[in-house]
Amino acid sequence: MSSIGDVLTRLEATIEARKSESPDSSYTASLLSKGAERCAKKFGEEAVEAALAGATGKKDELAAEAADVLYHLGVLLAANGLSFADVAAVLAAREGVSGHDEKASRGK
Ligand SMILES: N=c1c2ncn([C@@H]3O[C@H](COP(=O)(O)OP(=O)(O)OP(=O)(O)O)[C@@H](O)[C@H]3O)c2ncn1[C@@H]1O[C@H](COP(=O)(O)O)[C@@H](O)[C@H]1O
Repeated sequence: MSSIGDVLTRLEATIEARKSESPDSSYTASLLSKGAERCAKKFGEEAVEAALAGATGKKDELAAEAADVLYHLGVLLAANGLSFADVAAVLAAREGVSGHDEKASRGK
C-alpha cells in the first residue's frame, strides 16, 4: 500500500504534467485552463462535501470526499505556482508547537 506522501507526490507530478495537455483529454488541464478562481471554487465545493460527510458519520463517503479535496487542493496549489512541498514546509515548522501556544502568540 502506498503512503499518502507517495500518492501525493505522484498526483502532483500528474497535475504538473497536465498543465501542457489538452483540456479536451484531461479534466485537470480543463480546470487549470479556467484559472485559479475556478480551481478555488471547485476546492471549496469539495471541502464542503467532505465536511458534510464527516459531520454525518458517513465514513466511506468521507474517505472519497477527502480524496477529492486533496486532488482539488493539488490543482489549486498548482494554479498558484505552489506545491505540496510548500505546505509540508509550513506544517513541519509547526511541529512541536501547541496550537494553543501558537494562537496565544498571535495575541488572540
Ligand atoms: N484524483 C483525481 C480526481 N479526483 C476527482 N476528480 C474529478 O473532479 C471532478 C469533480 O467532480 P464534480 O462532480 O464536482 O465534477 P463536475 O461537475 O463534472 O465538474 P465541473 O464541471 O464542475 O468542474 C470530477 O470530474 C472528478 O472525476 C479527479 N480528476 C483527476 N484525478 C487525478 O488526476 C489524474 C489525471 O486526470 P485527468 O487530468 O482527467 O487526465 C487522474 O488519473 C487522477 O489520478
